[in-house]
Amino acid sequence: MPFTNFKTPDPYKYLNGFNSYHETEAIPGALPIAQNSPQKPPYGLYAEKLSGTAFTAPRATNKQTWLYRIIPAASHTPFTPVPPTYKGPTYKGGPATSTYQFHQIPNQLRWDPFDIDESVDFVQGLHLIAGAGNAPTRNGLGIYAFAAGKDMDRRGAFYNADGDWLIVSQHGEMDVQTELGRRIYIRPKEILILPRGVRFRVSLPAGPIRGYVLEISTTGHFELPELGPIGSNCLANPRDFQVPIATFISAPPEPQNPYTITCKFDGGLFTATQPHTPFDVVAWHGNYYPMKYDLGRFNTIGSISYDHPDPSIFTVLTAHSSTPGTAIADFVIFPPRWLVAEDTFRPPWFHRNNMSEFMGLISGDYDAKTSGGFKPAGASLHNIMAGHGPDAGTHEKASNAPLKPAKVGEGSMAFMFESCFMVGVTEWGLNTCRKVQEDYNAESWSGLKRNFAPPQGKWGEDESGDRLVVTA
Ligand SMILES: O=C(O)Cc1cc(O)ccc1O
Ligand SMILES: [Fe+2]
Repeated sequence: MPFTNFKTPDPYKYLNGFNSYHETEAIPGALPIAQNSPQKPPYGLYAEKLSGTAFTAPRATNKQTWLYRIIPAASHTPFTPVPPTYKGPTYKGGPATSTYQFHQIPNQLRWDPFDIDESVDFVQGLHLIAGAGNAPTRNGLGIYAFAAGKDMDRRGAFYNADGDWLIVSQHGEMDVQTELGRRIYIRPKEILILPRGVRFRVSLPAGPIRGYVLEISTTGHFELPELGPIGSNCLANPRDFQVPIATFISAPPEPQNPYTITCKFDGGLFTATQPHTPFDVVAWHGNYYPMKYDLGRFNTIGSISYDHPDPSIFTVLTAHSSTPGTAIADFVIFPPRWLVAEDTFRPPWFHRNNMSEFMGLISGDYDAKTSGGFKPAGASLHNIMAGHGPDAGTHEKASNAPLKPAKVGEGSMAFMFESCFMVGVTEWGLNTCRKVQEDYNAESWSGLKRNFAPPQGKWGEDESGDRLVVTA
C-alpha cells in the first residue's frame, strides 16, 4: 500500500529533500560553476542573492539561494499602499489600522466552516483569524483562513515580507508558480511552505479552493523536529519534501502591459509594477526555497503499550522560539492510525495547556469530538490554560469501549497550530466571519456527569473546609 494520500501522482517533477542544498537549471550551463557572482554570469543573466537568514547566522541554520535571472527583482516602480477600498484581505485587526488588534479571550472558541467566496483570488481571500506579536520585531504569528474561486492575475505576483507561510490545503487544487520554479501542485492533505520574500502566483485548475495559513514572523524557519530516542527516521522524513525545478518565462518586457507585484509588509498591502515578468529565474542554487509535503507520507507513531502520549509525537514541522524545546509554532497532524493501548483512555485526555492550540479539520471526524460541531473547514482555539478535552459523549463512549485494536481517523485529517504565544482573535475572526459557535463549551462539557464514587467512610470536607463529611 503506497503511503500517500493520492492515487494519481502530482503532474509535476520536483527535487526532493528538506534542508538539502539544491541546484537546478532550466538551460544547461546557466549556473556558474564554483562561484556565485562571476563578472558576467552565463547567458547574460543577472546574479541575485535571496537570503533567508542574517548573513552571519550559524552555518547549521544559515539559509540563502542564489538566483540567475533575466532582470533583478530591484527593477520596479515604487511600491505604494493599496487603497483601503480594494476588495481584499483582512490582514490586520481591522481595516486601515496600523497596529494589530487582537481580542484576548480565555474561553474555548470554535468556528463553523469558513465560507468560500468565488469572486476573489487567493490573496484577496485571505483573512487573519488570530495571531500574536508582530512582524516588525520578528516575534509574531498569524493564523489565516483562505478561500477563493479565481486565479490570481496572470500578470501579477505576490510576496510576503512578514514571515514564512505554511499553507494547509483543505479543499480544491492549487497550482502555484514561484520564482524558483514554474509549478507546485497542492491538493487537500498537502501543505506548502512559502518562505518570506519568494514571489508567487496561485491559479485554480479545478475550481474553488479553501484552507488555512500559519505565518511565522521570526528570524527562524520551519524545521523538522528533533527525533531523540525515536532515532533517525519516522514522523516527516526529509526526502518527502518536494522542491520546484527551475523554469522561467522568457517573454520580452511589455511596458504597456506591466506586471503588478503586491507585497504584504507589516500586514499592509503595497503594489508596484514592472514591465518584465518576476518569473524569469533560469537557474538557482541554495537551501532557501518553497516546498510541498503530502501529509499521507507522515510516518505516524504512537503507544504500543499503555497511555495516550503527548501530541508532540505528531509534529510535522516546528518553528523554534528562543527557549529550548518551546515552539513559536508547531504544526501537528492527527492522521489515521491504529490505537492499541491497553487499559487506557484512548482519546486525548482533559488538559490545560501552557501553550495555545488552534485546530482545524481538513476532512472526516476528529477522535476527541462526537458532538459534530468540529467540522471540516472549521476551527477551534483553546488558548493558554483553557480547559478542554474530549466532549462528554466521547468521554462516555471511550470510558466503556472494548479495548480491541482499533483504527481511528480513517479518511480524516485534523491538525493543530500549537504556540507558546497567547493567541488573540481578530475582529474578522470574532465577528465579521459570523462563524463563532455560541454554545461550544456547553455542548461539549456541560453534560459531563459526576461519577465520583469513593469507598464507604469519612472522605472530604464540607464547604467551610473544617469538618469532615461522612458520605453515604
Ligand atoms: O486538544 C486537542 O484535541 C489536541 C490534543 C490531542 C492530543 O492527543 C493530546 C493533547 C492535545 O492537546
Ligand atoms: Fe489540547
